[in-house]
Amino acid sequence: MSVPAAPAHDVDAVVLDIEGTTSATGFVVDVLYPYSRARFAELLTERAGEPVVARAMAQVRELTGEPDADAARIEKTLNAWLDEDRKATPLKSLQGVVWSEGFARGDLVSHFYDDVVPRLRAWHAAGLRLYVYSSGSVSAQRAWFANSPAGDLTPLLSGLYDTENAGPKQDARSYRRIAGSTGVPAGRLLFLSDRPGELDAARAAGWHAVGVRRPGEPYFEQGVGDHAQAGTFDEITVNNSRSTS
Ligand SMILES: CSCCC(=O)C(=O)COP(=O)(O)O
Ligand SMILES: [Mg+2]
Repeated sequence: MSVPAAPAHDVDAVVLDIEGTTSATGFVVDVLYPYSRARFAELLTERAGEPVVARAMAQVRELTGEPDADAARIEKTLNAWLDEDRKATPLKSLQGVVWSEGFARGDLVSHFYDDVVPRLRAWHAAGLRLYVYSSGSVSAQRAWFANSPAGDLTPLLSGLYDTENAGPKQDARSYRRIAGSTGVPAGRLLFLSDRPGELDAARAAGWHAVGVRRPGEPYFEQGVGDHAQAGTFDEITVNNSRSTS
């Protein structure tokens, strides 16, 4: 299917997906996933009393319909979800605990495609607000942006959204919730993502949407349906006619 090139977008804010959009899925799957897999057993046994861990364990039991699942059973479920890259909220919450500690310890440094950081800085300097909306938990997102090879990028960000505070990424209601939370009208928000289902949901909520198609990413061959598309952030033209900066 032929898809249109990305037109110029007159918006107040850009909302970023991470995996497949700002950053390589291969890095997440090859570096971050093994890091969390190796630490789940200890987290679920030694720290089950911590509120975030207890809540995630309860969510796993509910999602699987296994009210009596013990730590070993929950670990098995988490690892199966990892194998299929399932974006389950409790998996993402627990990964957020493990990864944010790994970043703080210096074990991990995040990954961004070369075009991303210069473009984020340029958009921010031009008066655009930048937000993240990822399946990765808010604490994982914060650690990801704080520990980039280019240094701490969190000062560029105005807010972080995940499936816990906004809802599922393929549901238009989540995008309406984010618009309400940011105070930016839907028609002044641009969402960048690699997944057509997410772009569909953003568009259904009245947002601008551009599919980011990077060679080697899982959705590269499938494409982004009839959405405008870009191979890098340099191909995305954003201007903010309302900016005073
Ligand atoms: C720092 S978040 C790590 C990536 C991750 O776990 C994830 O699920 C990202 O999914 P996305 O919605 O950004 O495609
Ligand atoms: Mg993605």
